[in-house]
Amino acid sequence: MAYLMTKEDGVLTFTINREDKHNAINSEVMEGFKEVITYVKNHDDVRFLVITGAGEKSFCSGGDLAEFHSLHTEDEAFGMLSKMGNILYELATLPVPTIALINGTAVGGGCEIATACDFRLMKRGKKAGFIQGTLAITSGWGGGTYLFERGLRHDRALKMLVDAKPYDADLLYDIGWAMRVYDGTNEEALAEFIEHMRNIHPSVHQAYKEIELRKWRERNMYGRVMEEIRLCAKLWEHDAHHEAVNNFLTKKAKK
Ligand SMILES: CC[C@H](C(=O)O)C(=O)SCCNC(=O)CCNC(=O)[C@H](O)C(C)(C)COP(=O)(O)OP(=O)(O)OC[C@H]1O[C@@H](n2cnc3c(N)ncnc32)[C@H](O)[C@@H]1OP(=O)(O)O
Repeated sequence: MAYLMTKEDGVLTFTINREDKHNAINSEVMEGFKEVITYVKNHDDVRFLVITGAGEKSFCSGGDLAEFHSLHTEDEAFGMLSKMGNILYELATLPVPTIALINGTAVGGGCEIATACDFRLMKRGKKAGFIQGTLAITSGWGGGTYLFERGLRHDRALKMLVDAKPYDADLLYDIGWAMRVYDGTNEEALAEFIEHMRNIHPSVHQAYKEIELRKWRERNMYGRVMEEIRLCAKLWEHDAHHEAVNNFLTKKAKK
């Protein structure tokens, strides 16, 4: 399976399970995200939703370049991008706390998924970055819009996007993107992080989160996410993007 779902003591964990492809997101994983989001909406006993990656190398390397390389036109790209954009909007607006447990490299759409979560816990020594710019596109799943909403100083958020390179965990903590940098196991870091929140009734979490979600609705957050996705789809169609992806895929083929 390209994804795993496990639940223990109120914590639902969704693991992107494509370690050989650095946990790249393909259509099957997208369906898995839909499944886990639907599960949270239909089960009151889910206190926390955790997103993580299989293995120790990668959290998620973004969209599957091999699968999505066949998309050429703006409209073809918008079809895929908006599918994952809708999934991330549903993730970002869930009433339960969402935690990105960043076990490894989070690049491209992987960084967008982490940014769509409420909290980001990151293993020391790992990196994350919006590397879409190296492919001559912008974030295409809404991650740029969420980043500007996460309270980072504007200059730090914009630099993270336009640098288009992975930042180390300690720098991401310093600029306010990562909330914790941990040394022990993923499980230990998660347990420590939710220890006290567990004692608070879930209705309190939901009420506080609603304060933010109400603001997003009033400010047409969904419309802004779709505009971001349209911008990416327009760039997707350009030769510069297709050449960059081709270079990545042919370079791997020559390995
Ligand atoms: C779709 C749009 C979306 C958006 O934001 O809207 C995006 O996510 S755009 C960005 C897409 N992602 C990337 O450009 C990242 C590509 N991957 C890498 O930069 C590297 O693989 C990295 C840094 C994750 C790991 O580098 P490392 O040298 O350690 O490993 P390899 O590059 O040799 O990769 C091993 C193996 O995994 C395959 N792989 C890695 N990432 C992807 C991916 N995103 N899609 C498909 N396949 C991926 C790579 O091809 C190698 O496969 P192999 O069969 O072993 O040659």
